[in-house]
Amino acid sequence: MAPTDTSAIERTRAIVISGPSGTGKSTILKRLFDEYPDKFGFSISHTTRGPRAGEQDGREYYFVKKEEFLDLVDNKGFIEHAQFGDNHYGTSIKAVNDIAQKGRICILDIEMEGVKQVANHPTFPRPRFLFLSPPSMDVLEQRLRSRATDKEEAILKRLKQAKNEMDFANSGEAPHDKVVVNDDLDQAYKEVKEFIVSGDA
Ligand SMILES: Nc1ncnc2c1ncn2[C@@H]1O[C@H](COP(=O)(O)OP(=O)(O)OP(=O)(O)O)[C@@H](O)[C@H]1O
Repeated sequence: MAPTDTSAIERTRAIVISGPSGTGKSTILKRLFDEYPDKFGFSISHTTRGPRAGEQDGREYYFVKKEEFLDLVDNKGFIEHAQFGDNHYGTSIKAVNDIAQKGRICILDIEMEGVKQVANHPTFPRPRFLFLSPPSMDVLEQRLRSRATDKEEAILKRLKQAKNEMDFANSGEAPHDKVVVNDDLDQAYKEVKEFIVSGDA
C-alpha cells in the first residue's frame, strides 16, 4: 500500500481534546465552531457497522467491510481505532489529512485508549493534546445527571471510566500539552480558545 500522505497535517497540526464524559467537551467545541465557522473540522471516521436510515457513506462515516478495516489497521492507516461490541470504529490518517488539506485545523474528540494510540503512532505527526478536566468528581456526577441523557447504570459506568481518565491524566504518562479545568464555562472556554487558536503553530 502507498504510504499515507501526512504533509498537510505537518503544516496544520491536529488538536486532540479528551476528558471524561460529561466534562463539557461538546459544549465548548460547539461554542468554538460557532465563533469560528471556517477554521475547524471534524474528521470522518470509519466503521464496520451498517449505515442507519439517513446516514450516507463519506458523510457520517466511511462504511467499510471488516476485511478492509483490518487491512487498514495492519497498514497503520488508523491513528486510533477501537471495537465496541461487534463493530469496529477508527480515525484514519487520511481523514485527518483531508481536513488539514482544506486549510482547517482537525479537532479530534477521543477517549483515553485512543489518546494513547495517537501519542504512540509510528508515523502520524504529533498533534497538540488538550485535556478538559471537571472541577471535581462530584461536579462531574451532577453534570451527567442534569444532562439527563443517560440511565443510572450508564451514569455509573461513565463515572467509573471518568476515574480512569483522571488517573491517567494525573499519572505523568499522559501526553497532554495543556489541562483546562471546566469550572466556570466562560473562563474554560477562554483558556481552550487561547490554546487552540492563539497557540496555532
Ligand atoms: N462549566 C460548566 N458549568 C456547568 N455545566 C456545564 C459546564 N460545562 C458543561 N456543562 C454541562 O454539563 C453537561 C455535560 O457537557 P457535555 O455534554 O458538553 O460533555 P461532554 O464532555 O461532551 O460529554 P460526552 O463525552 O459524553 O459527549 C451538559 O449538560 C452541559 O450543559
